[in-house]
Amino acid sequence: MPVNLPLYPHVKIDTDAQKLLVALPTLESRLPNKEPEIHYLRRFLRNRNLHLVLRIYRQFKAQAGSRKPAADFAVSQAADVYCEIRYRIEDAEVRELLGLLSKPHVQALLFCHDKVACEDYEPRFDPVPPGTGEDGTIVKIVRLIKNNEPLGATIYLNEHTGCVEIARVLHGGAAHRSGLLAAGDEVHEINGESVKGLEPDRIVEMLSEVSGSVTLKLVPCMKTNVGRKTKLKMRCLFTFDPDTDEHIPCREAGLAFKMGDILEIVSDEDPTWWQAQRFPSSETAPGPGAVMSPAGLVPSRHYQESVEVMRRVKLREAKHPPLVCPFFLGSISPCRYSPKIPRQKRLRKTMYHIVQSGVFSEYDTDEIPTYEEVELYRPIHPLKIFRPIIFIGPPGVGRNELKRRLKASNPQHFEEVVPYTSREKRPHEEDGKEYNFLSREEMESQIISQKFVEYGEYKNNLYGTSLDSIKSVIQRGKVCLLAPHTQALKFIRTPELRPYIIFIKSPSLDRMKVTRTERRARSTSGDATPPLSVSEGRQMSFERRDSNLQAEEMRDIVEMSSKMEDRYRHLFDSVIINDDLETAATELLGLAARLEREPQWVPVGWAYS
Ligand SMILES: Nc1ncnc2c1ncn2[C@@H]1O[C@H](COP(=O)(O)OP(=O)(O)OP(=O)(O)O)[C@@H](O)[C@H]1O
Repeated sequence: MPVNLPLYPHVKIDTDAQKLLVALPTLESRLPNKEPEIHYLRRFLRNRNLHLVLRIYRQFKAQAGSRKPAADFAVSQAADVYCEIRYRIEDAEVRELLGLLSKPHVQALLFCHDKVACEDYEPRFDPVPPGTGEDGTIVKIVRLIKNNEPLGATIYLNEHTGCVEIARVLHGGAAHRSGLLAAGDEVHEINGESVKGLEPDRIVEMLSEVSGSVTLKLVPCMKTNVGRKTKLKMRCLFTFDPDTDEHIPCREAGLAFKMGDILEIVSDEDPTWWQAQRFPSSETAPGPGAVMSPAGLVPSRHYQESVEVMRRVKLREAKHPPLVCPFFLGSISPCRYSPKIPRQKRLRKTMYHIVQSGVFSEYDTDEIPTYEEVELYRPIHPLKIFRPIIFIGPPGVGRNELKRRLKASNPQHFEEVVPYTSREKRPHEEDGKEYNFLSREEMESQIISQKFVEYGEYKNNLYGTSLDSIKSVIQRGKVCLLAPHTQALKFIRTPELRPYIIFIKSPSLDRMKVTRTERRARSTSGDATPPLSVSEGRQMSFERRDSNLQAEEMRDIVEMSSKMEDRYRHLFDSVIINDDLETAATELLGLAARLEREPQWVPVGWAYS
């Protein structure tokens, strides 16, 4: 069958590559996994660079006889010259030569020159042994060059056949790049030594001991269905360290990551251990030349869920061990004992304890955070649709202070949401400015129809933030700023709003005391506390805070900050530690600016909704 090569205007098509291309269809029937392999070969043989290399090779060969190198020690000669002239720097030509000789590219060129002159070409292969086993089985002889990097494959003992097999080939590793090993291949010999009857650990040891050329005798796996390969991008919602996981099949092959890192899952064939590569930084989305980490093993979603369930069960048992009843000698289920719920030392009177009082709600308590599928979102300025910035943190940590400062940096661009209330309008107030005023009945009916992302009651009046108000700010081309209660996140963290969530974290208690005392930070508890955390700035002129933040309150803030971070960290896009106020505000302004120009990872479905 004639195969038309694509036209490369300046490259002469190599005739041998052309012949191989034409012969490809005859190979098709002999390959076990034909479609991808033929496709790969066809692309390889049509590659423009291959034709260029072959052309250079032919020209080099044709002229090799006439071009003998004058010497094969250019590197040492250059070093001698350098030492000889290095003190004569008053001469401009000498300075130029010194500059040239110290350039890494020139040194590398001289090094290559010597290698070619000495005909020192790596690797040197021994003759290839025959391609069939003693009993006539087809075997494949694979030769790889192993440097310092591991082979990039894991093995296991197939208990049915008693053979050691390749369990998985790690994406991007040496074995994968060679394209010669496949999961399911039986390993029979390593460098001519039979591995029959050896434990997998011993084989791993043998492989780690060899360096340079490694010859493997394998019985190839004939399975055509090699399983599903994926290219899913996932944000890690937990931290993983292969060194502390006792079940990982090969510790060295594990890929460590921390919460917030972005992984590309390159294979999810194995239900327990996926293969993944890590993007260089989770803060910024990858540029065109992003260098990914080599692929490694990471827990699959299912595996991680089971590990977490077990961990929680153990934790619960440690806290409330099953009681042994002396009469029945049986264990009594801990469920029958309701553990005492510790009460908060001091009841904050801020409004946003909402209906289900307490900072931690049912939200996400049953869900086990593992991975979240993400995609790249590029801000589009002509549309003037900006992601709302959401400030989460324990009351009193400084969310509103930072929000205020961000707004003040560009009041035309950033906008807060006007909250709703059922209380009477005061004479100096204007509807829609400080609050949107509604009757209690109207507000209750809107609450029932889920129009509010958060709401609460204070001194017999309802207060709330409506979803429509947030949308209206976004639609007017402004960056919406909001400091809601964590419970509101379930209504806000949607593809429609695409919020960017910043956790305002407390510094250490010592730093809290220093910074808050210095600035005479005001208390957020007490009778004079304004009812809404929303639009705090607006209320300051109408409501009064009459006491400085007390040491006990600071301790509460620090404790709550750490609990909130533990519980909700997986929902935060960024964390700002509100230690020195100026530093935290500068960090916030920088973040807000980057948000409008740099691509970001967002949950899948958000980017184009
Ligand atoms: N880094 C900081 N250093 C010193 N004082 C700060 C800092 N951040 C905030 N403050 C002060 O702490 C007090 C509480 O801050 P803020 O009102 O912003 O807290 P909040 O998290 O919004 O809590 P709430 O919703 O209860 O008002 C304010 O007086 C504020 O000026």
